[in-house]
This record gives sequence, structure tokens and C-alpha cells, in this order.
Amino acid sequence: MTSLPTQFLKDIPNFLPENQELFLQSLSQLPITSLRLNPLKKTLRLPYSPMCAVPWCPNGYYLSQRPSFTENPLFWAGAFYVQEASSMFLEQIFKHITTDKPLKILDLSAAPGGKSTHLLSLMNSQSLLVSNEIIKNRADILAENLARWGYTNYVVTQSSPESLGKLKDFFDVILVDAPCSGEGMFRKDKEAINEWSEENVLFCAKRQKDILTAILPALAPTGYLIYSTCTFNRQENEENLHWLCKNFDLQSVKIPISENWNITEIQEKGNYAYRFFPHILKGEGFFISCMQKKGKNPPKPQKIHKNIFQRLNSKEQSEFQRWVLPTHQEFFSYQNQFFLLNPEHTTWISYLAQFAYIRQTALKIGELKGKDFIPSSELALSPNVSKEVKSLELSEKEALQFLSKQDFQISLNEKSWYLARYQNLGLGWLKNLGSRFNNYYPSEWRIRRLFS
Ligand SMILES: C[S@@+](CC[C@H](N)C(=O)[O-])C[C@H]1O[C@@H](n2cnc3c(N)ncnc32)[C@H](O)[C@@H]1O
Repeated sequence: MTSLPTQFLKDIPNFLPENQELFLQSLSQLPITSLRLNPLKKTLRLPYSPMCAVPWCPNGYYLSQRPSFTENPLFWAGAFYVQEASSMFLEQIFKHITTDKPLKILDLSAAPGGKSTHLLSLMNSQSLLVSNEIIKNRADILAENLARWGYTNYVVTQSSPESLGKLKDFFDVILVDAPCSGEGMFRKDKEAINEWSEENVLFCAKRQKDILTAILPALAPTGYLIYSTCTFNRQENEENLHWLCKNFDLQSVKIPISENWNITEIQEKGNYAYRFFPHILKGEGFFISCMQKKGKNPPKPQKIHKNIFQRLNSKEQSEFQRWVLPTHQEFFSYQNQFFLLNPEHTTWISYLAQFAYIRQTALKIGELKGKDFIPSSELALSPNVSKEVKSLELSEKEALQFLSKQDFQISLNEKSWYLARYQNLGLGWLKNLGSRFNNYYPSEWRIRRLFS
């Protein structure tokens, strides 16, 4: 293993009073591999075997070794998300703080989408997730991963915490999974060791404070802030938690945990936090805490100047209806694109659009190119596709060839759109033109290798 920085070694007693040798030994072991199943996309068989449950997350599983996930079409169909087990503790916090009420939830630093996909699985369908990533190419990956997850109630934005902070009192829950010095990733990602320095820890702690200061005006009174990092040092963790509770109207929240989970509960200065140490549980280093904003006022309805979406007339609604399963949502258009949306969400998204750059809205059904309607890749990946739409079940090899946009032989009867499926899960669209078919899988998503 790459040797650990001396200053990091010296800092260990500050965040871990005992068993430092065991902790150091655990850092030289292989990282744990885990994934979270998508409850929307139940498969006939589990994607891998054996899989052993993550204690704090009912859909989370450990694998005994790390397979090549990208060679499994179920990965591309969004049947599971490869996620570090400690992070899955978010589920316990979310379940503790939320009820059935429709919520506006912000995941401020969301790429590549581990926690956003998890939140979507936990939220009710009346709630809206705003999944934000400031860095463009990371926002692209986030949008792709959320499309694969198949939900209809999210938007991907690409904005700064300062811009989103202008949505005063808007969000009921804000998750800040902050950019950090990544000490918890030392055994997973050797780059994290090379990039570590004392200066960077201080830089990260200051940047986290700046991000939190910028976004907190957007948290509604009585709403919840969840703050997490994948690092061990106290500056980015407990010290920021205490700073938040001291300087803002925030009250730390205790989360019920089972003793058997071996999660370390920190209780300091009346504040609570949860630490994950790799020598006492199966997971990487992680820190998470939850705070409630004080105050009594329920969030006020936001004034919007204009709803950016146009509701389709009943003739148009019925034309689109044939593409999707019956739903309580409605069809809207925006700039030649068509969406299936909860009407309430159109007003929320319109308000959001005044301050944030909206990169993707779910669920996009498709768009008009000239007179032709082109169904969207997001629709193909959603379980909402109507059973009336023609579909074609692919073998594993065909599915991989489809996903890499290679030529392959299939016989299709009718000149029509076909949903390419693998184990019953949608992957993308094929259009049969008679003598040949076109593969509409997005080029930017294609697997960049050949399968024979
Ligand atoms: C720890 S990662 C997020 C991981 C993600 N939540 C997940 O579960 O997959 C932190 C993210 O913060 C983003 N970031 C970097 N600078 C930022 C800033 N100034 N404000 C907000 N987010 C920032 C990074 O690009 C990165 O994607």
C-alpha cells in the first residue's frame, strides 16, 4: 500500500481515541464492494451471487469480490447502483426525519449520484428531488445515472450554492455531501493519498463552511440539513458541525441506531454525529450528521412569474398516453420537448428555473424533430413505458452489443419503434425501418468496447 502521510498518522488520535493499530491495519486491506438494488426495477434473479445484506439499508448488499460491473447489462438498465456501504446510512436519517408529506429535497453536491439515487428510492412520488452538481462533466454523469434509475420526480441542476441559496426557505431537506479531503477513500482510491496535505484539509474545511453558508438561506424553517463527508479529520467533521449549530439556527438531531451495526455515535457539545470506521464495520470511512432548522413557520408558497411548462390539450394528452402506463401525472411541453410531470412540480421547477440552470427534468417523454416524435432514452429507462409499446427482449450478448452501438442481427416484424429490453428492463430504443434498424441509444452513453 502507498504509505500514508506522516501528518495524517499524527492526526489519528484526534479523531480515534483507541484501537489506532487496528484502524491502520484496516487501511491496508482491500476495500469492501457493495451495491444497492433499485426497488423500481426488480429483476428475476439477483444480479450477483452471493450477496450479503448491509445491516442499515434493506436494499444494500455486500459482494464477496468486485466483478466487472460494466459487463452486466443490468448495470446499464439501472437495476442496481454500486455504492459504498457506509453512505447507505443516509436511509436511516431520511426515514427518521420525514413523513408522508410531499417534500422539496436538494442534494447539493450530487455527482455521480449515489445519494440522489438512494433518496429517489426513499422519497414518495409527490416529493421532488433537485439533484445539483456544479461541475459540468460531473453533472453529465449525474444526469445519466439518474436517467438509468428510472424515476419521474427529479431535476438535475448545474448551479453554484450561491445561486441555489437565493431560493429562500424553499427546501424541506438539504443534503450537503461535501467535497472533502477524502481520507475515508484511502484504501479505495490511491490518488486520495497522493493529493492529501494538511493545507488541503484546511482548504476543504473552509470551502465546506462557504458552501454551507451559501446554501442555508434555502432551507425552510423546521427543515433538515444533512451534512456528510468521506474523511476522518475533525476539522471537516465535528468542528464544522459545532460551527453550524453555533452560528445558524440549527439543532442537532439524534438518529436511532442499533448497537450491532458498530457505527460510532459521537456526542459532543450537545451535538450528534455518526462515524464509520473500517476496522469495526464493513464499509469505508464516513461521517454524517443531521440538523433541524429552528422556527415555526411552515414554508410559504413560492410566487412564480410564469409557469415555464405548457399543459397539453386533451387531444395531445391522449396521443402521448399510448407511450406510458396510466398515471396521475400529466403531459406538459417545454421548447418542443414533452414531459410527464406532477402539475405541482411544474410550479416548483418554474420557480427553481429563475435561479438555477436546469440540465434535465424527469420524466422527459421525447421531442419533436420536424414532424417526427422521438421517444427519449429517459423514457426507455423508466418503468412507466406502456405495455402496448412494442418491445424486444435481448440476450446478454445482444444487450451488450446494443449498449456499445455495435451491429448485430435481429429480426423485427413491423416498421415501428421497439423498446430494447434485457431481463424485462428497458435499455433504449430501436427503430425498425424494414430492411434495417436504427439504434437510438445515445452515443455519449455507449459502452466504449466491443463485444463478440
Ligand atoms: C463527495 S462528492 C459527492 C458524491 C455524491 N453525493 C454521491 O453520493 O455520489 C462532492 C461533490 O461536490 C462537488 N463540488 C465541488 N466543489 C463544489 C462547490 N464549491 N459547491 C458544491 N459542490 C461542489 C464535486 O464536484 C463533487 O461532485
